[in-house]
Amino acid sequence: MSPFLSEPAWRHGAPARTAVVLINLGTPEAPTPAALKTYLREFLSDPRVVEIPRAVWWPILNGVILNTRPAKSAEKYATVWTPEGSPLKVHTERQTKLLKGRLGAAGHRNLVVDYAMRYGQPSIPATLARLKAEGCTRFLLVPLYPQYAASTSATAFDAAYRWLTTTRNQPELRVLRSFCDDPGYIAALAAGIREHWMRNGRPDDGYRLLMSFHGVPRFTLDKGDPYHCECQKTGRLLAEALALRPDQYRITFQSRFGRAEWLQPYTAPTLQALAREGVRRVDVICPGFVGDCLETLEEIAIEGKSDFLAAGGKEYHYIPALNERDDWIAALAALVEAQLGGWPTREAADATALGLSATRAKALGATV
Ligand SMILES: C=CC1=C(C)c2cc3[nH]c(cc4nc(cc5[nH]c(cc1n2)c(C)c5CCC(=O)O)C(CCC(=O)O)=C4C)c(C)c3C=C
Ligand SMILES: [Fe+2]
Ligand SMILES: [Fe+2]
Repeated sequence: MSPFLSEPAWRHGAPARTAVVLINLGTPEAPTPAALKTYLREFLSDPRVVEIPRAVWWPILNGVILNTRPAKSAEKYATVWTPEGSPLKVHTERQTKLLKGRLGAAGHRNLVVDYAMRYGQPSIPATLARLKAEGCTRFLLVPLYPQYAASTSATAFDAAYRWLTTTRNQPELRVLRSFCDDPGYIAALAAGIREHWMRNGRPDDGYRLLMSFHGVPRFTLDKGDPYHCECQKTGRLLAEALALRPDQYRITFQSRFGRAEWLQPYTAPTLQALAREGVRRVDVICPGFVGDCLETLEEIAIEGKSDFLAAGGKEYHYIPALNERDDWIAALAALVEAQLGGWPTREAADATALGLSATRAKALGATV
């Protein structure tokens, strides 16, 4: 039996249709130990995420982690869960809708805009298969991770490439690898911080801006993963946009998992050290998360605050992620449009399929 799916021949020669697919990590279905166990099993079984030989990792994952972590993580998720569901999913859905609206208003009326999750639902293969069945022949994948890491962006691309191997009439595929230094993304982050300063006062000498990024194991940097460098680049550009002196901000890494060394300096001990050094106020922003989620709302906004205040700090602010900011959605739309460049417009594709001139096809209502 051929492993390749059979596909409707009637579609051959149909005009090209493009789908932009935002990709995020995924999140549990509910803040319960059972849902967390399902989610963590899939997530932590990914060899891109835990790079320990299977023979060593499987007994630890199945014998220890999946019997202890789900209950603890479920409690944390419960503190940030919303009536509409997990914040990560809520923001991803809203960002998708807003991006579609903005691209539509810019004239891309025939462009499909959707999202998929690397772990959980809607999965990457199921989403791509559905969009292909709906007539999409070109895919632009846009992971919602500004900084590339093998444990996030690469594993999302792997999932799409694996799905491609099952298709017979393969669609075209492009990926937005990372956007850590995109001027629109940096400007939206800087604008969010300036607005926060307008509401809460401007920095003085007893103040630090902490830019906290999700960590990864330290050995991944030694093996050539560009994640650390891309985080540093975002941090430097953001500081430049805000005209901050080097002593006014710090770049740190949060969410350490397991016993190995991760990228340093770690966020929580830095917060404690700053408080002990007499820094009165910290504002924390997490530029690596374009939407608020467990890692920002619980670990930074709740736990980080308690760490800083318990160590003697006086004032702590978490600056929200970009979420549905208009300038961020505009930046995302511009990133997408730049990637679509070079793919023939819908008019040109329609014209080829219909044997018409592009102008005539446009007159008949064909759009990108
Ligand atoms: C922003 C980029 C991220 C990188 C890089 C990343 C690496 C990474 N993460 C783990 C382990 C866990 N991460 C968890 C949650 C989580 N991680 C990211 C993003 C990155 N992870 C996000 C957006 C989230 C939040 C998801 C949500 O539902 O809101 C978790 C699950 C939560 C928990 O039990 O603590 C784990 C586990 C590793 C091992 C890793 C790199 C190797
Ligand atoms: Fe993570
Ligand atoms: Fe965490």
